[in-house]
Amino acid sequence: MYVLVGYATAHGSTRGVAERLAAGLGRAGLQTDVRPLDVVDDADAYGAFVLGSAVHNQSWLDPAKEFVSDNLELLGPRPVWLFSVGMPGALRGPWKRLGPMEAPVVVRSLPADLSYRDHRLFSGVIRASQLPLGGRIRFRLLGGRYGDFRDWDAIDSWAAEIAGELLRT
Ligand SMILES: Cc1cc2nc3c(=O)[nH]c(=O)nc-3n(C[C@H](O)[C@H](O)[C@H](O)COP(=O)(O)O)c2cc1C
Repeated sequence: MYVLVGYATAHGSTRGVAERLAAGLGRAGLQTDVRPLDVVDDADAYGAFVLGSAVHNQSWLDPAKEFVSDNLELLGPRPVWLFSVGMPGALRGPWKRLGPMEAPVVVRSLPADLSYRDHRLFSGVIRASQLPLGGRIRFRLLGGRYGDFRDWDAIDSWAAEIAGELLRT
């Protein structure tokens, strides 16, 4: 079965997460393609989907939202996993607990009738140069730190879970 690991990124860190997930699925014996979602026009070729996006303003980027909306019918009967790449790992102190609260908010920005097996919110990379001035001020007020917060162990173990489910079916 071919698995599409599809992503939307603004600054590249989500592509890194997608490539790592695909590598994990590949190690388990699955065939994968890693592709940006705005170039996928042959979704029918895939038997399973791991779809993700960078999070901006608590929502997926447009190319990822459009892919899901345009392919809802096709995705329906096929196994789908969702991942979001945001900045929960960048928060500190009392703001840290806001991180996990974001995951359900992000999913609510997707079509309500999208069925999926699991959704994970991973931490990505956050740099001052990526944020407008207002965003940098808000980020500092939330006790944010800049850096690369990708948790490769968590990403690898989720890939192994997905592979386990797909290989059982
Ligand atoms: C304009 C902007 C808005 C963002 N808004 C959010 C947000 O609402 N929630 C969040 O968790 N992360 C937010 N982030 C952080 C990004 O999701 C994070 O840096 C992620 O790693 C970006 O992925 P990318 O490198 O693939 O673009 C924002 C980043 C930018 C640049």
